[in-house]
Formats: sequence, C-alpha cells, structure tokens
Amino acid sequence: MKILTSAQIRSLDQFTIQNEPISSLDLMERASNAFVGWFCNQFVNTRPVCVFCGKGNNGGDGLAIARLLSQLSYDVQVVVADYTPNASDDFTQNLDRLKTHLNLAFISSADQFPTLSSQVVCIDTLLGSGLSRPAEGLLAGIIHKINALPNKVVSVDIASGLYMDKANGENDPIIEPDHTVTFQLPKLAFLLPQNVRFTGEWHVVDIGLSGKYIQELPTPYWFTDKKAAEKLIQPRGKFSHKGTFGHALLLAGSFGKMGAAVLSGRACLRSGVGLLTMHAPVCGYDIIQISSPEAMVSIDKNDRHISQFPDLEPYSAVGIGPGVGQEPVTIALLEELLDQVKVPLIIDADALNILSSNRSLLDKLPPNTILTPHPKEFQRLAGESGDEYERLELARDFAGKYQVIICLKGANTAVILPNGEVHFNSTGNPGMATGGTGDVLTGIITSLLAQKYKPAEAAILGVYQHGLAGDRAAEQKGQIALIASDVVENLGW
Ligand SMILES: NC(=O)C1=CN([C@@H]2O[C@H](COP(=O)(O)OP(=O)(O)OC[C@H]3O[C@@H](n4cnc5c(N)ncnc54)[C@H](O)[C@@H]3O)[C@@H](O)[C@H]2O)[C@@H](O)CC1
Ligand SMILES: [K+]
Repeated sequence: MKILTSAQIRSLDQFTIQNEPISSLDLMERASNAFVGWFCNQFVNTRPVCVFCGKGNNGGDGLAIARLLSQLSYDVQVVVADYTPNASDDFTQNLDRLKTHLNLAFISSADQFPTLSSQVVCIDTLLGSGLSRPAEGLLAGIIHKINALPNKVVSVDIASGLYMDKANGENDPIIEPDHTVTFQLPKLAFLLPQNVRFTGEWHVVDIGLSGKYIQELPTPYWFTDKKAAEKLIQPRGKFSHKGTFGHALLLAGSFGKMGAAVLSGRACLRSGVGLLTMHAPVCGYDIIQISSPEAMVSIDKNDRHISQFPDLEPYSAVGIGPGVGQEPVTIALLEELLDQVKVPLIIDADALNILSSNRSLLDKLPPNTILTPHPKEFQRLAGESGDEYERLELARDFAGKYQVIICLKGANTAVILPNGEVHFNSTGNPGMATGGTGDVLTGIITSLLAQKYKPAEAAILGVYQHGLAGDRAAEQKGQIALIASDVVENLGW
C-alpha cells in the first residue's frame, strides 16, 4: 500500500471528485459513513457521544458523523470550535443537514468546554489533513481539555494538530486519541514511534478514492500489508529438490554468544533454505550440532571467535554478524569477506558495529548488501538525527550513497532501498523487544537470499514474516513471556 503526502491526498480527493465523478459533499458523506461503520462495531449505541468539530472539512465530517450516529440512536452532542468566521462549504451544508433538535453548541472560549460523563466517547474532528500550522488559541485550549479527560477519544482521519508527513514542534498541542480512523491510506506520521501518543491504535477505512490515480502518484513510502507480502512469496515447484533452494552460509557466534548463532541458524532453516552451513569458533561445535541437527558445521581454527571463512564457492548467500563480537581477528575476516564475496550478503549486529568503527569498509560493501541495524546501531553507522523523520532521510541518503538496503529495526521496521524507497512493515509487537529476535531476522533473510529472492524482496518479506511469527507467538504466550525461540517456532510460510 502506498503512503502519500497531505498534498497528494488533497489532489487524490480532487481527482476522485472530478473523475468518478462525485460531489465533494457526497464524498464527505461516504467518508462519514465509513467512519460510522467502524465506530458502531467498536462502541454500542448506549454510549453517549460528543463530536468536537472545527470549521473545515474535517469538522464537516464531524457534523455528518453526528447526524448519522444520531440516526442510529446514539445520544449525540456536538461542540463546534468557533475559532474563525470562515467555514468550508461542506461544513456549512452539513450544518444545514443537521436536525435542529440535536444538542449543538458553538463555543468561542475553552471555558465553555462541556462537562462530560466519563462514559462519553469523544470524536475529534477539529483539524484534519488541512493542518498548516500548529493549533493555537481556542483550538489549543480544546485539545488540552480533551487530553485531560479520562474518556475514550477517537480521531477522524488524523489526530487534530498532528502533521501527516512532517515533524511537529515539541510543544504543539495535539490530540492524544485511543484510536485514529483514517481514510483510504495509512499516513506517514502513524508509522514513526515518536507519534505513538498522537495515533493510538489506527485503522484504515476505504472511502473509494480513485485507485487508478493512487497507482499513478509517485511516492517513496510504502506499507507492507498482508497482500503486498504474500505477493512476494515464491511457490515451491512440484519437482524441486533441496538444491533448488540454495545453500546458505551463516558466520555467527562466539564464546558466550553461541545462542545468537543457534537462533539465527534455526530461523534460516525454518525459512525454506535447501542447505545451511554454519561457520563458528571451536567452542560452538557441539552446541550447533546438538541444537541444529539439520545444519552442517564449518569450524574455525580460533577457539572463541571467528577469524576465517570457508571457500565461498558452494554458497548462494552469506549472513554474518549474530554474536560474532568485535575481536581484531573478526574485523580482518569481515574485510576479507567483503573483498571476496560474490553472492548476496546480509550484515547484522557486531558485524555492523565493526563497520561503524572501521569506516573504510563501508566503501567495500557490495551493492544491495542488506544491513539490519536497530536505532542505536544505525546511529553508530550513520550519525545522530534530531527526530525520526530526519533519521529516515539520513537512512535514505546512506542507502543511496553506499547502494545498500537498510532494515531499520523497531516498531514498523523500515526497509530502505538504494533508490530511496521506504517500505514500512505492518507486523510485529512490543513482545519482540527481547534479546535474540534480531538474530532470528538475520537467519530468515539469509535463507531468502540463498533461495534467490532479490535482496529488496528478501528484506521486505523477511521483515514481514519475522513480525508475523512474533504476532503468532504473542497470541500463544502473551507479549511479556515471548522469547526469540518462540518467533522461530512460529515461522509459517
Ligand atoms: N472532499 C474532500 O476533500 C474530503 C475531505 N475529507 C476530510 O477533510 C479533511 C481535510 O479538510 P480541510 O482541507 O478542510 O482541512 P481541515 O479540516 O484539516 O482544516 C480546516 C482548515 O483550517 C485551516 N487551518 C489549518 N491549520 C490550522 C490551525 N492550526 N488553526 C486554525 N486553522 C487551521 C486551514 O485553512 C484548513 O483548510 C480531511 O482530513 C478529511 O477529514 C473527507 O471528508 C473526505 C473527502
Ligand atoms: K481530526
């Protein structure tokens, strides 16, 4: 799914209005109906509702929603923030459509904010995608009052005061909703952890904006939903054999960190690879043989750290990093590997830290190498950034400069391609913030690379399946009890 800027959404609305064609008022009615469909599933009509409206089209949605909900026997109250004499046409028309008996008040001071029982669900339609400056005065006052309530709050399209596609100021007044119900497409703001307070749980409802025009609009931002991920999975042919699915080489583990190697190897095996060889220091031999009988083991001459790698000829992909440490022998190994490797490569964990502290190695990265840093590793690699929007730009610059693929790990892991595309992941949960899950991801992606998935697809699909397995694991164990092995055990393709 594409993620568009607010300017693109505006032009998409206009295109749909002109070409479907549909009047702007009818499109607002459709959007309001879509919201109400979601709302009725979430809150029964014995819950009283208070709709807070601005005077633009987001406020127009609010008036239409108030009318539709009251037709469905919800007890509805409407508060219009009278912050400007100018109302949008569709707001004014929806005001006319409201039955006069509806409880409606225009307020011009936050002191007139109503007293609400805690049962009331607040619907926030003060400001939507038209936000052009931080909320202030009356709007800011109302936003602060709503945020101070214990009540459930649902924002329509986007929390009032939140920009869709750029950073807000630290003290901007912004609604902190429990839910955001957004129209047609997810918004960039929802995918960045810094905005989690201003997003709540978010949901997309279809309002029939032109699919053809969405296809045409250029954007670097994408959201990997189930449909997008499933399209990437390559079916297995009837006559395939283990040679069809490649031979992966994982360079992983050191004394005290063999678990990272094991997790990575098991995830690799569970992701469809034909053959797996794990290269480990001497201390890892028994551990790997016993824990992963499906894997072959190549043993280093060094007892505790890897310092060499086997002849690369048999392998169709190489993964390096989980648990390897940063000993000088391992640094030398990485340099030699970068000089020699001719097959797709993924670099993770300590191998990334080696790159950060030996920056001349960055120029040796083969094109389309996949790097999987968490935010701290990325900072070591690419430097500081002021906020997450800046970090994303930094990552796009870095991916372009070195022609690599970056999986910036976190909630909604962002896969950043050398051409600047950013693919946000839709799966995963906070239970996965636990040691070893990154090693699992490395194993999955190594496996896909070995099977000849294109590196960009291996990264996008691998990140998606990793999160999906984590979601399945969380369903079974709960987020708090979840450990990395559960993610491996829940891989399913
Ligand atoms: N026909 C359409 O274009 C549709 C629009 N829809 C709704 O319309 C919204 C966008 O409506 P608008 O473009 O009218 O904009 P908003 O309703 O977001 O804002 C109203 C107007 O307030 C002004 N404004 C911006 N920031 C302000 C601030 N901080 N303080 C005071 N005033 C400010 C701007 O001039 C803006 O146009 C969407 O979020 C969505 O809810 C939906 O009904 C779907 C169809
Ligand atoms: K809103």
